[in-house]
Amino acid sequence: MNPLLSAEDVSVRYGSLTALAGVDLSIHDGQRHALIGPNGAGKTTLLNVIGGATKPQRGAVRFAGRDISRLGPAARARRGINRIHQRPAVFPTLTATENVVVAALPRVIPRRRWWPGGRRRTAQHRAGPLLERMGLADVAAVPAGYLAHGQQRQLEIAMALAGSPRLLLLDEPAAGLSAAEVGRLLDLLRALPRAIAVLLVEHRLDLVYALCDTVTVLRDGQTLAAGTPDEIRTSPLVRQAYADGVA
Ligand SMILES: Nc1ncnc2c1ncn2[C@@H]1O[C@H](COP(=O)(O)OP(=O)(O)OP(=O)(O)O)[C@@H](O)[C@H]1O
Repeated sequence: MNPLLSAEDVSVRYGSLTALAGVDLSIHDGQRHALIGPNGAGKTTLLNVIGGATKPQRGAVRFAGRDISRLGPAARARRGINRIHQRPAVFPTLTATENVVVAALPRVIPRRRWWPGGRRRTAQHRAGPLLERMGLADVAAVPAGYLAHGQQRQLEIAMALAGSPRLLLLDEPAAGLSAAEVGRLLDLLRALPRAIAVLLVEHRLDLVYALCDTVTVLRDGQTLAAGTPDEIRTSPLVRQAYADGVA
């Protein structure tokens, strides 16, 4: 079976620093795939390459059978790659509902057209169930800036889902969350439809092992290991990499 996404031979340099050196990564439909590794291993850089924010010096990205290497983040989002960032990127003065409506618009409006009322209503109808799914129905009318950090995370996931993703890129979603909030996040991520594949960058290995079926370990811009959570958890190579340097 062809993968939903493949990043092939990806290399990124920042001046003399090599962030990624010929990395390959494949993600299949519905897969929950984690990218872990010590600080500075290249995880966020690879997420940026897949999302279109960083152009690699070498390599290609294919998605759903097409070469998307030349597309920017917005064009990739329209094709079904949506992303949540290390810091929640919500509009603080808009309500939770309005945030989701804004996020849904690129999917319900043809490119470069003003949005007529019918399309706006379509976006609004999508917002309610998404907020409910993310446990935010009670705060739908609250400006996002007033929500707790964990709720802003949940809102950002609702916004990403509003784009009808086939692949969701999650960059350290547990960062800054309390243990109770991480538990809630895990429940919400586990309940995502199987039609959505997930690529998760995360330092919280408890979350990674509880959610993901495949784990890739990066170190110094290269793939150190890939396998099931059990294989990775017991790998001496991976233990050594973490002993050598992780947050
Ligand atoms: N825009 C940039 N300019 C210069 N160097 C960068 C840039 N972005 C990343 N780097 C460097 O590239 C390397 C890989 O960074 P990256 O953020 O991808 O690692 P990471 O595995 O996500 O780390 P962390 O777990 O700490 O977030 C690091 O040495 C980092 O300092």
